[in-house]
Amino acid sequence: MKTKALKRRREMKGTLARQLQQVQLGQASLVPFQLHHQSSSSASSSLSNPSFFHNILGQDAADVNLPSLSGAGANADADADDRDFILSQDFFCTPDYITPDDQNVLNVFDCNKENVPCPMSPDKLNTVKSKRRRPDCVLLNPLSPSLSGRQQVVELANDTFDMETDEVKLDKTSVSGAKKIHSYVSQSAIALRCRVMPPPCIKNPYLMGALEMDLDPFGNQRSKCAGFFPALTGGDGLSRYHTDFHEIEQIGAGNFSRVFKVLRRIDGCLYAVKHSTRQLHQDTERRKALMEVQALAAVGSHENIVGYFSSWFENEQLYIQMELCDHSLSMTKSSQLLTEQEVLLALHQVAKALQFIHERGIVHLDVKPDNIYVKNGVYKLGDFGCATLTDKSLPIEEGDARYMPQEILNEKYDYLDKVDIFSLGAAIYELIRGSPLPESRSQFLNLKEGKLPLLPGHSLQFQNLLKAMVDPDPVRRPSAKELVQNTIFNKVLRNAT
Ligand SMILES: Nc1ncnc2c1ncn2[C@@H]1O[C@H](COP(=O)(O)OP(=O)(O)OP(=O)(O)O)[C@@H](O)[C@H]1O
Ligand SMILES: [Mg+2]
Repeated sequence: MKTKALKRRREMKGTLARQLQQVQLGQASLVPFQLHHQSSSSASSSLSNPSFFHNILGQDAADVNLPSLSGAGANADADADDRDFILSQDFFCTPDYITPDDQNVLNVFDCNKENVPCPMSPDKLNTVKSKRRRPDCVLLNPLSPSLSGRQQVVELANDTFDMETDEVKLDKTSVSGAKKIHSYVSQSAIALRCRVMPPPCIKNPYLMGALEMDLDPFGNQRSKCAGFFPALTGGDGLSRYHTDFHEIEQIGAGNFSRVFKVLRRIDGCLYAVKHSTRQLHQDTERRKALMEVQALAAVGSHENIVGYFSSWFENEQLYIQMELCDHSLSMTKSSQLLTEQEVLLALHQVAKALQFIHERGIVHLDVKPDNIYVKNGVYKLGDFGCATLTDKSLPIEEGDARYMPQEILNEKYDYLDKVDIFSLGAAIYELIRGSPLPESRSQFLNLKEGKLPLLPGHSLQFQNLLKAMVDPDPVRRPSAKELVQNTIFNKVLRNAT
């Protein structure tokens, strides 16, 4: 009798361990359902007992981060099913986001399909779909430097996972009170998300003095569910943006996007989050928008390039979480004139950023003061929305025409890296003048022809360098590497150290 019980206990322990392993590998949380399916009274009573996992695993619940159930003990019978489900989600910490973290290998378009309402089917009313990543159509990052030769978007077809077969059928009783399920993000999952509180909004104590604002650490929990924003998400009510971030203020706006200063709840650090203003309904629009994050991710980390953290689709808008900078150079333009030394520092640092990306076969194609940010006196190149590959294997869409050389406007794409040099020259010329580039057509054309009016009070060496950068012949323009090595920066670099 004793041996039998021991054997049974070992079997259950083994089963659970396997199930735990599966779930941790990213599969759906089946544990409570499957356990529940063992309709024996012993199983269900075990489930309502907090020591069940403890016993079966033969280790302390705390060791595996089991959430405490002590508070739930009082009405254990009443909501045992519900709580068991929540237990599994809490336990495995599986946030019900629409977009997973690994942006490089997962097809974000298909992930978005999880938002698509499910056709109603009478025999599915009592089912809960387990959410799994759908690795059909894996999109390789075409801008990744690790891809050699002609870069291509490779789509790996096709379905190794079938959402339909992923269903876990539940007894009617186990979903008592549950509403009809209309989407892949089940109602119970939303309810669950509401119960699993977002992390508090706290200051990061390791960032001394970095965050001056006053925060009410639990302010966002008053709503009981900071991530539940039906009006904002328009779909299932799950907002990764609002769950993970506390929006502080808008800090910028471009032609297609708005940028916000945000506090990430979990780490208490400030970031910039940029999101498209329009909903991207078409697959082609989304692919195009994705180029920006793919470029940022492929470029990697560099002191003079705005840091990239993560990105996701939400409500058919692309969100990009970036390093927060103080401001862009366009904002300082009207307020204060930059000195030649400051402009040279900016030129040197952006040239270093360009050297870095050009060496990786990537070109920016939208270098201008608006897209050069400053953080603690360090200049950083941002807005990779037009970035493409030097080898012309990706679509080419140039940025702001005012900063573009004539050859790209004539669709000559042989020296794309030199387009960035021209744009940087034009941007620096604008900064040193302290006023926007000439709007009139003749002056506009003068710049494209490399004719720069004299800049009184500035060194000849500096003016010659600018002239070379905006040379109408791309071959005669210096490369980013040559720029970086120019002796003109010696003095400014000495002063900087
Ligand atoms: N990481 C950041 N930190 C601080 N400010 C930022 C950041 N990213 C963007 N901004 C601000 O937001 C503005 C718009 O951002 P961005 O240029 O990326 O948007 P866009 O829609 O691509 O613009 P564009 O009109 O150039 O196409 C920037 O000019 C800058 O002022
Ligand atoms: Mg921009």
